[in-house]
Amino acid sequence: MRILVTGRDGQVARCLRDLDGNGREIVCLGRPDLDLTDEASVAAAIAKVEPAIVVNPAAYTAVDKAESEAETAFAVNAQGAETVARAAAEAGIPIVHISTDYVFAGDKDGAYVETDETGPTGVYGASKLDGERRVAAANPQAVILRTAWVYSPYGGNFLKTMLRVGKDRDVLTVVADQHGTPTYGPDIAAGIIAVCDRALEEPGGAWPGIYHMVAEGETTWAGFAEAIFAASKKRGGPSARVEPITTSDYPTPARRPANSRLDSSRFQAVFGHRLPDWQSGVDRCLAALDRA
Ligand SMILES: NC(=O)C1=CN([C@@H]2O[C@H](COP(=O)(O)OP(=O)(O)OC[C@H]3O[C@@H](n4cnc5c(N)ncnc54)[C@H](OP(=O)(O)O)[C@@H]3O)[C@@H](O)[C@H]2O)C=CC1
Ligand SMILES: Cc1cn([C@H]2C[C@H](O)[C@@H](COP(=O)(O)OP(=O)(O)O[C@H]3O[C@@H](C)C(=O)[C@@H](O)[C@H]3O)O2)c(=O)[nH]c1=O
Ligand SMILES: [Mg+2]
Repeated sequence: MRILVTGRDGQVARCLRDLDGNGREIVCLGRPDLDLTDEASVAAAIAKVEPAIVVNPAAYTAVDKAESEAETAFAVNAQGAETVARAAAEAGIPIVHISTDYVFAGDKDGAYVETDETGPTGVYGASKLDGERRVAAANPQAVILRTAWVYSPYGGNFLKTMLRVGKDRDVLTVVADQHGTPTYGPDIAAGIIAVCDRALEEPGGAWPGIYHMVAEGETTWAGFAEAIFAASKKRGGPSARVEPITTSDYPTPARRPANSRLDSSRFQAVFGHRLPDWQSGVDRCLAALDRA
C-alpha cells in the first residue's frame, strides 16, 4: 500500500513517515514538489507517486499569525485542501484529511460530537472549517479526522515550548480555563493508518465522513504543562512550577475555544481503533526526545 502524505516535515507527516515499512510505503512530499497552493504540483505529485490513498496533514497552523494572514491561511487550509481532495478524486482514490478542534466555539458543556454545530473563534479555525466542507464536496471518498493539541518529538508544539521555557524559569503561568485533550503524534499516525487500511479494504463502504479522533481523557493547558514537568523531572529533565491563570490573563491575537473536548466514540465504533490516554503520550514523547 503506497500512501502519499502532504508536507514533508510537519509533525503528523514525520510521525507517519516513522511507520514506513511492513508492506506500507509512506511518501511525504512538501514544497516545492507538492505545494497545496499550486494545483499543477499536486496533480503531478499524485501522477508520479501513484498512491492508493492520500493523507493531507499539510496546513497553515500558526493560530495567532493567521489573524493577520487570513488570505494565506485560507489559500492553504481551504482552497489548498480542496485542491488535494479534487486531485485525489480525479485519480479515483480516497483522501484522509486532518482537521481540528478549533472549528468549534467552545461554549458546549460536554465533549463535542461530529454533528454539533461548528463556530470557529478565529481565522485558523474558520479556514480549517472551510477546508472540511470543500474536501467533502470534492471527493466522495473523504474521511475528515478532527484531532487536537498535537505534540510530538518533531516540529514546534506546546510540550517542546514548555521544556524550552522550563529550562530558564522556576515558575510558568499557563491558562487553566481551556479544556481539551493533548494528542500524541505517533498515536494520530496509527489512527490514520487504521483509516487507510479500512478505506482500501472496503471501497464503497460506509466509512466516508467526519470523525473526532483524540487521545482518551481530558485536561487543560495548565494540566498538560504540569504533566509535562512532572514526567520531565522524573527523567532528570527541566521542570518548573505551573501557575494556573485565566485566558484573560494571557491575551493572544486569536481567541481559543474554552472547551475543545472531542468525543471519539464514532471513530472508535467505525474503525475499531482507540487512541491511548493522553498521559501515556507525554512519557513516550519525553522518552523519544531523550533518544534523539
Ligand atoms: N498542531 C496541532 O496542535 C494540531 C493540528 N491539527 C491539524 O493537523 C494537521 C497536522 O498538523 P501538524 O503536523 O502539527 O502541522 P505542522 O505545522 O507541524 O506541519 C504543517 C506542514 O504543512 C506544510 N505546509 C504548509 N503550507 C503548505 C503548502 N502550501 N503546501 C505544502 N505544504 C505546506 C508545512 O511545511 P513548512 O514546514 O515548509 O511550512 C508543514 O510541513 C494540520 O492539518 C492541522 O491543522 C489539528 C489539531 C491540532
Ligand atoms: C506558551 C504558553 C501558552 N499558553 C496558552 C496560550 C494558549 O491559550 C494555550 C496553547 O498555546 P499554543 O499557542 O501553544 O497552542 P495553539 O497554537 O493554540 O494550539 C493549537 O494549534 C492548532 C494548530 C490546533 O489545531 C489546536 O488543536 C491547538 O493544538 O496555552 C500559556 O498560558 N502559557 C504559555 O507559556
Ligand atoms: Mg502555537
